[in-house]
Amino acid sequence: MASMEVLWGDLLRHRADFDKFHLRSALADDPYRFNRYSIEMEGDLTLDYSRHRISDKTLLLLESLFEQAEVRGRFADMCAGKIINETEHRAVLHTALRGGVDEVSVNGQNVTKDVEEVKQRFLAFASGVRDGTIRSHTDEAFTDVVNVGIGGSDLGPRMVTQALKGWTDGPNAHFVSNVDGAHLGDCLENLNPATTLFLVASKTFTTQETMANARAARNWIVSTLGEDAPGAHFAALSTNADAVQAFGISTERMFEFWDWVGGRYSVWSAIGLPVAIAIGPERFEEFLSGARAMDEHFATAPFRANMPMMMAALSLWYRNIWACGTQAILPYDQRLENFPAFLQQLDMESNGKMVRQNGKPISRPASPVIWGSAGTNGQHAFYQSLHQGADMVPCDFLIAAKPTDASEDQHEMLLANCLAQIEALAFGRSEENVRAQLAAEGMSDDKIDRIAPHRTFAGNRPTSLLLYEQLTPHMLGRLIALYEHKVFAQGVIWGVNSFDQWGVELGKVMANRLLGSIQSGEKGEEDPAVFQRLMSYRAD
Ligand SMILES: O=P(O)(O)OC[C@H]1O[C@](O)(CO)[C@@H](O)[C@@H]1O
Repeated sequence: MASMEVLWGDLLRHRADFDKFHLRSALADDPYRFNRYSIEMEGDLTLDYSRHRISDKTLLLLESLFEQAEVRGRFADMCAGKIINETEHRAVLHTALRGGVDEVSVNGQNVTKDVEEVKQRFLAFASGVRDGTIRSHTDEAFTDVVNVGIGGSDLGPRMVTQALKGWTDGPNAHFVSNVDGAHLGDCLENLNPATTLFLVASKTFTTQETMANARAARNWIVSTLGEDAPGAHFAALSTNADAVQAFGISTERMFEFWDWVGGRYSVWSAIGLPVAIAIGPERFEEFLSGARAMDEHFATAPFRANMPMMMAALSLWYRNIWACGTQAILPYDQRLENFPAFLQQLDMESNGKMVRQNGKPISRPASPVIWGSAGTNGQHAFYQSLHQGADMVPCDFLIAAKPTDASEDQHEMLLANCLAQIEALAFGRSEENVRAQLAAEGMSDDKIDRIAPHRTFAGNRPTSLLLYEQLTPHMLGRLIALYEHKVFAQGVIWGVNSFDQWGVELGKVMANRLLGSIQSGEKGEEDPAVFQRLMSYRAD
């Protein structure tokens, strides 16, 4: 088989085959394009990738790339607990958290058994909070649960809790992440300390933002309910038992996870406790089972029927062959409004790297910038640029056929807008068509000459559509795991370690040094020139 570099060369040359390609004719000329370029899973989830600048040859070349990089074998290594996170010398086993897998051990630790034990503990805790048997210091049922965490200890549970609002019947869930004290302050403004439970979520239990917010939350409880109260009002989700105890949370109130769970892959672990409290243990199990179904699909489906592989392949095609620097995530679902932010961390913290696992530079750029927002809001903000801007931005549209509990007629409008956008992006509007319409409206030739270029849409802009029946816990589990595996497959092709994040360390170290300077008011040698100006503003 051809080497990776030869395949990349073939793909680059193949791009010239699209010099005269337009999605308008590709879709119009081939009534079977949707059938050929779509994948269905479990009868209720479809990936429609017919609106892409691709042909069968593109897919053949991309498939060879996946085979050459041994994506499937690397995934098997990951699921078997091999040390694939080499820079941190760790296994990567978020797949084991979904349950239903063969026994896995890491360094003599029976992972499957430990996962099940902790899950039973945190689900029992979730039930107790929900049914009021776990009570506050004042012997009341909890009405509000505040998750204090950041990054993976916030984005996942926050996004999932909001996405599954239609399935929520527990206490109110709140999420505080920012070290800006306004975040916690605004959250606590309308809460009653006597009925508020805090979950301090931090893999390391040393993260500056989380620990500052956790201390402030404890002070709030102590100042209103007394020194003895925090024990009943706090629980911890962490890998660091010593730090949890030092903070004053007992081990019975600590739900552990392990170093082989990356922060951005941790919503399936005890980090999912706020989700389990919101939707209940049974639905949480359905959420896990969705992810497990996607794991099996990724491991077994052939390339052309494999959703994560196809999404990864398309993303590589645009990033590396068409030099698209960004990709947009556009869920037509208000409750998925935090999905783009969640995927930003998943993709950019995993693959936003320029060095391969072996320490050598990557020969082509890896993770694009991931961005987006919920439709239809985005239509009235940045879609102008998606349609007529200079840059081509491949987009993922997501939509449910049936709403969870929104009104049916408004959901029909949502569906119509979503389908209209993918059609408009693909087809565009030719100058000829614009001129004909303006002439029919009675516009003078002079004016048509001036106006027509502005009203012409080039089209030929690529989109994927993820169409699903309804956003159930099982469906959301599948969607998240779909993107996890997409990111994994891309990381394998680029040869990066998708599971470390050294790039965030330097800023943390510098912030700690600067905190000392800001507190003392004395500029250190390495502090920025603007420091004195900052201090003068603070003095006024
Ligand atoms: O859960 P922790 O240890 O508080 O870390 C929070 C986040 O910080 C990071 O390490 C990056 O700053 C993320 O990877 C992680 O999800």
